[in-house]
Amino acid sequence: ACSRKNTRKAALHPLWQSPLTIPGGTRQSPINIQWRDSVYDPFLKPLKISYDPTTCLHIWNNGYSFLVEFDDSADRSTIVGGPLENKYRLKQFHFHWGAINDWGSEHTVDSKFYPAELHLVHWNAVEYPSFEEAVMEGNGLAVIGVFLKLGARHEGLQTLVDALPAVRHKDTVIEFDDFDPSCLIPSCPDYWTYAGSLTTPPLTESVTWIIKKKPIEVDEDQLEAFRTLLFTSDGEEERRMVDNFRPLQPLMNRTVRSSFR
Ligand SMILES: NS(=O)(=O)c1c(F)c(F)c(-n2cc(CC3CCCCC3)nn2)c(F)c1F
Ligand SMILES: [Zn+2]
Repeated sequence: ACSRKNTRKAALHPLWQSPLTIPGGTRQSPINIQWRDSVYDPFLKPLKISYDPTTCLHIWNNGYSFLVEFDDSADRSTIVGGPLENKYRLKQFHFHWGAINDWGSEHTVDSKFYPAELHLVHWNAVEYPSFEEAVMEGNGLAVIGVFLKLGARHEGLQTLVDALPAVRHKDTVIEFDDFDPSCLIPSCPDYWTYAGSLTTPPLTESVTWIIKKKPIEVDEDQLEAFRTLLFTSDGEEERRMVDNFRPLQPLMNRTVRSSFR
């Protein structure tokens, strides 16, 4: 066997032009969730989700994904319970998806990719004064992950899809109001939870992940609509916004807990 020098260098990911691995990272995301290795925790509470649709502000293309941002100046759209010790405020939600339906999600279940994944990002406003500070703390963020699978058209998602042509280019934004993102969360209460990180820069290890076991169904046209977005600004050579998911990260010394048997 050839003896290759151990030239471990942080690979640069084309999407982020920053180190793909965090030096000394012990709780990076995303991960593969091996269903049979997850541990049922009877002390996990049901997750309580209370969103106020009037806190919805705008949709913008930030060059990584499209984000729907919320007014987080008060406890109006919050989650509490589940694995969380505090109440967390909704800041934004966004998606990750692939160029084709065979991949696109960030997390996998038993090494299976879904065509897309929704992330609802919340921050611990009980213990920290702002989102930016919470991003730097071990218990600062809570992200609900929901898998998208190919199936029936999702009426709630369609209002979002109809707005996408207006944010086709990076750094475009449109007003978007009266949207309740709980319509994108499956009613089945089952979830996995583990300690992880942001999957985009600054990749800080500040996220309590809550991954719903049940996916939502969306149809082909809705997934194709995501793929019409661009990473690039108006006037630049067009690059389609696809495959905006981070590679799987090592589980290291972590256990994934399940809220269900
Ligand atoms: N995939 S993920 O892990 O759910 C995920 C997240 F959890 C995030 F918080 C962000 N995030 C990044 C910033 C910039 C801030 C700019 C100021 C300093 C803090 C970061 N805003 N939100 C994000 F982009 C993302 F993809
Ligand atoms: Zn995300």
